[in-house]
Amino acid sequence: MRSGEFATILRLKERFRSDNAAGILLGIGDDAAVLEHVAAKASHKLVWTIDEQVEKTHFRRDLAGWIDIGWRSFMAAASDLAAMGAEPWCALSALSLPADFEDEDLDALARGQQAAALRLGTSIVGGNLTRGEVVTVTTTLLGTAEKPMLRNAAQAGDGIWVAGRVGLAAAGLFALERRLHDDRLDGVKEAWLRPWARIGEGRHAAGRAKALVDVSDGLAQDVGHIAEASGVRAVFDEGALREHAKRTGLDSIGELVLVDPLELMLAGGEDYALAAASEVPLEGFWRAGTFVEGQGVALKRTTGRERELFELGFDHFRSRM
Ligand SMILES: Nc1ncnc2c1ncn2[C@@H]1O[C@H](COP(=O)(O)OP(=O)(O)OP(=O)(O)O)[C@@H](O)[C@H]1O
Ligand SMILES: Cc1ncc(C[n+]2csc(CCOP(=O)(O)O)c2C)c(N)n1
Ligand SMILES: [Mg+2]
Repeated sequence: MRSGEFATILRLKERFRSDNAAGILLGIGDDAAVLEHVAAKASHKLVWTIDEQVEKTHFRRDLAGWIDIGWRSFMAAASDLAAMGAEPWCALSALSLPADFEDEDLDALARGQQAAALRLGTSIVGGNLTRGEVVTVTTTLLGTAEKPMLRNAAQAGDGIWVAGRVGLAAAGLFALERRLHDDRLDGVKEAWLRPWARIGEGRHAAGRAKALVDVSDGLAQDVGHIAEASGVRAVFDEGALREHAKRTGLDSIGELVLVDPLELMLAGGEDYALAAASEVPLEGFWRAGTFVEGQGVALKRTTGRERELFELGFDHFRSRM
């Protein structure tokens, strides 16, 4: 069954209760949401992001449930706030839905979004609905940060520090796409279906680290953004990456899916880990390499040789991973 537009908005209003975030004067139901500007402390800056997830580009309905799709689209958007060292305040959600999209599917999608919002202590205070050929989920998030973390202040000698696991989500997507059924792959499927935005680690890095990004497109590409913006070279340490693969079980998963764990970590996206440039160790982060003088991104092999990493990772307008 498919309700009309206004009945659908009422369903969403029920679902997205906006009593979770402070300073929301008006949530869903009017032409726009109204926020109390003093809810952001005077010492804090506002940080604002938008992220769109498109069916067949970011998800397929035969690979993920609508709850998963709602969850991961919200977490992907929130991860950009984490990457700024910001804390989410409130969100807007715009959906494009095909005419045959069922009410129960919309309920599941909204449940996933709402669960993610709740877990991050934020609320969806409005949005938009339109009919479209495919499902798209667009999420804007407004957040606050005392000291927003940019990409451009890494220096030679800083470590590359990572919060969270990398390479697992790409292995999970690989396993889902190839319909690999093996209990040992449940963890990596979950990593792709239910990522977490690392808000806490981002806030910890803010003020301690020099630069921060989130890893949506693979370690090489996203740490490359810091290198490029800061005018330094990023050198990953093969030993550190292999150690991480061992710790997370990615090394044995790599054998199961016949993909080199190093490739999964450097080129596989959507884990939404954070990567920082920092002179000092950061709590909850592991060291993946070093920024040095120069440019580009490289992998230092255990033999000591450096391999340049060109054009690795996801790019919407190039080929896939
Ligand atoms: N259509 C657009 N109009 C204006 N600015 C844009 C547009 N698309 C991207 N940007 C800006 O370009 C910068 C990089 O955007 P991008 O989407 O690549 O972010 P990212 O964090 O690197 O990737 P991800 O989407 O995986 O989070 C951001 O500052 C973003 O606001
Ligand atoms: C069906 C399907 N095929 C491929 C992928 C892989 N993928 C899509 S977008 C992206 C980078 C992050 O997106 P963005 O850069 O827009 O934030 C990656 C790794 C997927 N998730 N689903
Ligand atoms: Mg980002």
